[in-house]
Amino acid sequence: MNIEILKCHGSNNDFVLIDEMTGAYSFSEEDRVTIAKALCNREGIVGADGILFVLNSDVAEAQMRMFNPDGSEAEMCGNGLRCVARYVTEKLGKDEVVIETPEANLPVVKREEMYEDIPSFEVNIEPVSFSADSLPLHSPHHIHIEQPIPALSKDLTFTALSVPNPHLITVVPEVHDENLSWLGKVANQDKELLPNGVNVSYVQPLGDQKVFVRTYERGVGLTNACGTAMSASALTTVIVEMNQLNEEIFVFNRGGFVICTALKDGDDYVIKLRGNATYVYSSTIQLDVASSEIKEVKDRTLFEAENHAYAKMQSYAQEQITL
Ligand SMILES: N[C@@H](CCC[C@H](N)C(=O)O)C(=O)O
Repeated sequence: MNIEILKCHGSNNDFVLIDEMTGAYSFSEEDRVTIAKALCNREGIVGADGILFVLNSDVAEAQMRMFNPDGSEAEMCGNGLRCVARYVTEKLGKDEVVIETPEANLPVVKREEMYEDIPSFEVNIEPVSFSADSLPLHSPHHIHIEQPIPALSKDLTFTALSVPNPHLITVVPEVHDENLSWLGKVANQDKELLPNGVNVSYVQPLGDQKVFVRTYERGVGLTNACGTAMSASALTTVIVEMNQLNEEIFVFNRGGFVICTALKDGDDYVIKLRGNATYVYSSTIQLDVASSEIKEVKDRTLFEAENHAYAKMQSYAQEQITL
């Protein structure tokens, strides 16, 4: 089958966006899994951290379904939602819309550029729950904040929350990739502890409402950035490091930076996640679903100017981390 794709990213967490609203596709659930595995494969022609299927919705302007490279579907994807926000707002000629996701209908809005020539969007990350059952995490604590998990580490403490995909957050003085990668693998293998798997993040406070976040993503591995993890990390620092609610937290990552603001609405937390939504290229691919082989890539159109603008923003972000 021929599929039109849009390669895009948020903080260099990269996705293949497929528009099922206008494309005359009739994907089965199996097809979506096959497409995710084939197109995300880094050794293949495309390669990505996930697939964003954009569909019609009965309750919102559009629906987003996000699949990981291993074919699993996630409850939410923060960096991906900003890309979908840009795609749908531009398509409908609006500045704000609501996107249906598996667990919530989320408002998304176009914002002032966060850096020169960077299309920027803000999305709501919710519902948020600190109940261990919401991940689920098998823990002696109903609310698992800054508590050890002996099966994962002798020294570290973890905060568990769902936003609504599952996260374990650990505040550390320094981020060590190898150690995080090991932890992420072990946490995702232990189905008694975490039956649905988990995204695991290290958060390094940088002072002045700034943090650096590195994430081992469920269904992927280490990525440049994970939007829901950065949101969950920002909220965790509000609780653990005594950062302020309602104040912007600058979250730096390997692919750039985002701005998160944790709010409280009654008893519920909501996180506002603001960041880039960058188009890399559009193209048409021919996928043989039976063999999962990508046969052809044609009509590749590069979004050169915005990729150039993003490279500048990324250099700025890397300087901030090393200062
Ligand atoms: N990269 C995403 C999250 C994608 C889903 C995640 N791997 C999961 O399985 O929960 C983001 O930006 O939030």
